[in-house]
Amino acid sequence: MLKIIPGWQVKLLDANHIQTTGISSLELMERAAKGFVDWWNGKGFDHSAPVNIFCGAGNNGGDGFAIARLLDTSGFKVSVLKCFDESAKLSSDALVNFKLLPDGIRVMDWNEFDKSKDGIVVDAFLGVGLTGELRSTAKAIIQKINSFDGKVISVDIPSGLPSDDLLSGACVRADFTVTFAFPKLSLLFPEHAAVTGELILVDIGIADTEYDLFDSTSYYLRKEDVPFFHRKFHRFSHKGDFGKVLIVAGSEGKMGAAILSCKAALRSGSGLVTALMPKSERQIIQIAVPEAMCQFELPTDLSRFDAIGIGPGLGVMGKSALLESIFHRFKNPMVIDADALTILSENPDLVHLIPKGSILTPHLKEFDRLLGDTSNHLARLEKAADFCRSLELNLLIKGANSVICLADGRQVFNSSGTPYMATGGSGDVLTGMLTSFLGQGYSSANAMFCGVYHHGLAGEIAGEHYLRGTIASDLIDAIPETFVQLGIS
Ligand SMILES: NC(=O)C1=CN([C@@H]2O[C@H](COP(=O)(O)OP(=O)(O)OC[C@H]3O[C@@H](n4cnc5c(N)ncnc54)[C@H](O)[C@@H]3O)[C@@H](O)[C@H]2O)[C@@H](O)CC1
Ligand SMILES: [K+]
Repeated sequence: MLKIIPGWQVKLLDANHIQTTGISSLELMERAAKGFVDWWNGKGFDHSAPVNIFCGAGNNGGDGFAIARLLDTSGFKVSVLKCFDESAKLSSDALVNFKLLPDGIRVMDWNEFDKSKDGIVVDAFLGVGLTGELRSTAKAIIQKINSFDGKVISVDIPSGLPSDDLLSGACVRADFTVTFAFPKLSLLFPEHAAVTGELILVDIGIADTEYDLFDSTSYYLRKEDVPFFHRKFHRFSHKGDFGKVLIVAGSEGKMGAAILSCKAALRSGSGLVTALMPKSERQIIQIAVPEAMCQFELPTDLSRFDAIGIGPGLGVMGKSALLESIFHRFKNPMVIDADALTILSENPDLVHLIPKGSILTPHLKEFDRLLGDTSNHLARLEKAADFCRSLELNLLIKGANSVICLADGRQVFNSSGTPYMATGGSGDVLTGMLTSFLGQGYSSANAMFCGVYHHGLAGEIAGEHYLRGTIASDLIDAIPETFVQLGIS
């Protein structure tokens, strides 16, 4: 996993990399620019569209000059818009790249930008070096960029956005943000989604181990990290090794949730899935998921199950006693979602009975109901950290870039997923997947890394086919393909 460090420490990260590898800071800037242009070329932008690059006087602007040169070489019609006056002192690497601009590139003042013309704007005005309140000219430049109707692509971070804090002033509204080395924390906050747009991470050759020098509890979970967290099974493995799980879900009119959880658990590799559900609804699940067994009363001995997932479609009325009995009878980590979370928020004493190491999966509203109202993501992350540490529980804050908050204090932001997953039943699928991995003997942390990443990837695969027509069942159908893509047998 990639550590997320504060923006002000980027200079230290770079300095250390330069010292240990012997490369120059200019080469690092060139790698950033190359990485940006590689992504750009992959997008297949129209070559006839003029590219207007707003460049500041710092290294963010330096990236912009280097990008301008590389895009010019690729055959794009590039203009550079200087966001500094004649008296400004450019950073040394920015100055080198400014001087390297080919003759064919038109260099203008930012206020000469004609927003009515077509094209693409690249925002290389301010990066992680932003400090304090925006100066008035900076606000005017940001306004100018935002007055443009076409595509805006921010380099490293949308100009004006503080790297680790909440946005309080003006900021470029980007369609894409191409960030370097690691995602800056603020790019992962839901309240900044409208300014960040789609987030792309470009590797500039800094090894994960180079982050060991920095203290941080925030991490980013990438595709390449996930195989490491999976258990390996061998040819003598039998269905018992793949776990026996109990899914406590469904009620009259809400059996779909139970079906989705059970199917997702099976598709994620569970050996045996039992559904605890009302007897009156048994035909629905037995027809929809013939592989699942049914149970209509809570068994006295729950120790025969390796993991339990509870909540989807369960209903709330009169169910707190059931939850309490399960907490008393089962001592291993379980997955707690949906209606079970609502029951907990209405019966806060029950929270202390939850088996240690369990996984709670609230979306933002459920989070607020359970832990109290939070006004922003930063406050939410802090609250979640306290909750997890003090109760020895794990919590997933669901949303874009869902955050895996672990009892050991780490907070891991997921990178997979798509807005097409915002559809009824998507959470029920996740509950089944997480329960499945727990049942297969994964630690709670590893079950979360794998479950959350595969769930997001399943959404991406399904979303590619069905776009906004994606439904939760499509995610289940895509689970096997997630294993293929990650090389997990
Ligand atoms: N390891 C990495 O992540 C790398 C980062 N690079 C780039 O370097 C950037 C950081 O460069 P710098 O540290 O030079 O900083 P920036 O270029 O982000 O910002 C410095 C500039 O912002 C202006 N500024 C600061 N606060 C302001 C305010 N409140 N109002 C108006 N103007 C303000 C300063 O006068 C200066 O011109 C990154 O964002 C990234 O784009 C790359 O060049 C290479 C590697
Ligand atoms: K920028």
